[in-house]
Amino acid sequence: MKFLFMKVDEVVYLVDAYDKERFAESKKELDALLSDEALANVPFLVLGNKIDILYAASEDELRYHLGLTNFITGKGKVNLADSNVCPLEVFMCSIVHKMGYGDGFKWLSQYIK
Ligand SMILES: Nc1nc2c(ncn2[C@@H]2O[C@H](COP(=O)(O)OP(=O)(O)OP(=O)(O)O)[C@@H](O)[C@H]2O)c(=O)[nH]1
Repeated sequence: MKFLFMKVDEVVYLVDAYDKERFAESKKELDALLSDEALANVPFLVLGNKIDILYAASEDELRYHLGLTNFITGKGKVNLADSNVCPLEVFMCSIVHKMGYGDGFKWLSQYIK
């Protein structure tokens, strides 16, 4: 898939944490975005959705399957202003239960200029 960007301030990448069979496909799409020059230094919020379902992946599992274990930059307030590291974090959520994503967006907001 090829996207056309004008200017992007942040990326929110929503993954179905219950659909484990499609993690490889999700990783491929995410890797393509992470390596896109137009998105260099843009903060990435990865949301693992559907954690209300018993067999949904845990945050650790999702991080591992998306290959993000060594790329997350830390939750809470992390000052990356003087680095050229791309802020990236994984937050788990349930959209239908309206939970989890608030913390993710709060994290993301610190990187929006
Ligand atoms: N249990 C649960 N179901 C959810 C949640 N968020 C969305 N859904 C349900 O998931 C269904 C939509 O499926 P999605 O996974 O969003 O499907 P999609 O992204 O449109 O399509 P795919 O590309 O095939 O995954 C709807 O029935 C939603 O109600 C959630 O947090 N928990």
